[in-house]
Amino acid sequence: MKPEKIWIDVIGCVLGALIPFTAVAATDVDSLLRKTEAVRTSDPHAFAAALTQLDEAQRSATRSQKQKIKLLRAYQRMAGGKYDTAIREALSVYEESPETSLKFRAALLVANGAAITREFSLGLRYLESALALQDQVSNAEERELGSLTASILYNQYGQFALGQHFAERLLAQDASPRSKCFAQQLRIEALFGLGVSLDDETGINTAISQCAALREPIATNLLRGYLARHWASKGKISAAIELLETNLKEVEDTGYPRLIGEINGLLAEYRLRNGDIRGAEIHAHRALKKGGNDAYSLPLVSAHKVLYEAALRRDDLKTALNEYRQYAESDKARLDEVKAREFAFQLSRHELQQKNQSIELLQRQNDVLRLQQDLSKKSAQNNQLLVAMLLMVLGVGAYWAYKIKRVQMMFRRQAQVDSLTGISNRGHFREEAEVHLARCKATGKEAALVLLDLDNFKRINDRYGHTAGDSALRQVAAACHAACREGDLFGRLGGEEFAILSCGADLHAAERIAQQCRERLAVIDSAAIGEDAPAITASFGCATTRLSGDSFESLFMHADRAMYRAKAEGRDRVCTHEERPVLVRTSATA
Ligand SMILES: Nc1nc2c(ncn2[C@@H]2O[C@H](COP(=O)(O)OP(=O)(O)OP(=O)(O)O)[C@@H](O)[C@H]2O)c(=O)[nH]1
Repeated sequence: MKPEKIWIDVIGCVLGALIPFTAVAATDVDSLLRKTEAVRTSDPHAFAAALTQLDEAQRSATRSQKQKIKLLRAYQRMAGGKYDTAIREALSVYEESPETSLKFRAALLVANGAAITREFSLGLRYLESALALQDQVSNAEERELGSLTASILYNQYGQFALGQHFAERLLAQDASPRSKCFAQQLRIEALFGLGVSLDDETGINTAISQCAALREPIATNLLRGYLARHWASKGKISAAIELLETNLKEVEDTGYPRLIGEINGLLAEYRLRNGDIRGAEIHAHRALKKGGNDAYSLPLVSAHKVLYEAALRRDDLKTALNEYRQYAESDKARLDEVKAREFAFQLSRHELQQKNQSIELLQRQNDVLRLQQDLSKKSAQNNQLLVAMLLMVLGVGAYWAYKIKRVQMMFRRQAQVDSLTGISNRGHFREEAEVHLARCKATGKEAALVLLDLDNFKRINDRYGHTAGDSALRQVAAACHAACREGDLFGRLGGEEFAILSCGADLHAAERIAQQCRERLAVIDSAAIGEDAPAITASFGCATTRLSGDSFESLFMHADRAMYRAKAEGRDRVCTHEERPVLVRTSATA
């Protein structure tokens, strides 16, 4: 049996008792899985029988359960020495299973199997794959298994610093006593590998006691071997021999070749140093016979060395030469293996470094992509902001343009309208009148201008005040506006003087408009102005383009003259621009 395989069984013992498979839907298959797992390391026959039962139940198994069965089958193949098949099946579970726990165990199995088949690079790669999953594994015992396996394999690969690290990591945790016992042994092994001498024996003695109490003879006696080495290094050869001899039966009973080889190898070496050539040869032969057939192992190499030196001391040169040849061959083979393991380790480190660099590169690329995304998001936001700002500026601009227009219109209206009466003022009336006259001329229509001036308005102001005068002016404007025809222009020329321009009106029509105004003024309630206020009257003057021509000036001049004539003739009457004055009824005659 290969030494590494024994360690797989040791780990299996720890794990087998501790890790039931997680229960899932198909209860029968689950209970069978648990049963199989429970006997996996303790009872190979029961394990094989349970696996056969599981094979029959495969049809009703879920995908996850099938993967678990496959992993158990891989364990069986590994225990049966079919390492290549076991590795293949464990690899397929690792690749296919989505469950972290299963992947983790499968990777550890590959790492163990590959160490046995001396596929060191493969072993280290899957050990590192398993360790990468370790923190995600929820089951504490499974995580312990990861640290134990890492410590065992790194020690085997000659990477004692890593072996020590994983052993101490497990010791620092709240691990099971059995795991701690193995971890103690692995830590001491790593320290010896690193050439660290034990200053204090308390630690190793405690570890021996703890492992012995747990009935773990392999770990206990491996530790005793290191204690013996320590004593021997201090010159206490006899004590070392006594320690090893006392427990030799227990060592032999384990049947574990590595342990038997190591302890007998040490006894052979120490007995030779004590001059017991016969005893040294017995233990050296025992180491070679029972220490396994692994030509690369150190105990076997040192056994050949002891036999060579013993033969030399006995002057048996023939045997010495033969033993020396075997010693040299096995030592070379061991050194080649040490180099191969070191090379595999360096290779796996290199691969890991490359993998990490690729991951880092990918992360950087992701960071760059994320930054680019952020940037384009920000630039989109900026664009939106810009559009919003532009819209706002346009909105504000439009608002201000509207406001300015409104103000302009207000000013324009204020410039055109008489503020007291709300009708056109003199300037605007004049402008509009020009336009109307041009239009009338263009269409061949006659136009008439009616001027009216309130009579004795000064008296109203003087007697009833300016406010009463204003009110009277507003009433006059409203009354005359009502007398206008549609399309007529009406304006206040200033003071108490008003004008109406009517397109399409001849002199008779103008007179009618004036009369209409006069009648409307007559019905204004003068009592509202003040007590005993006189009726409001006005004097009217009319002129038309037929007699006065198309210019506003001549039309105005003639209407004004007619209006003054009305004043002169007694007021409250209408006069036209013709020699014939129009007689109307005055308020006096009414
Ligand atoms: N309340 C008020 N009075 C005004 C306004 N504009 C002019 N007046 C007054 O109108 C009066 C015009 O008087 P006059 O020009 O002497 O004419 P009159 O008194 O109407 O006499 P005749 O035109 O000859 O009939 C003055 O007293 C002015 O102060 C105004 O906007 N409001």
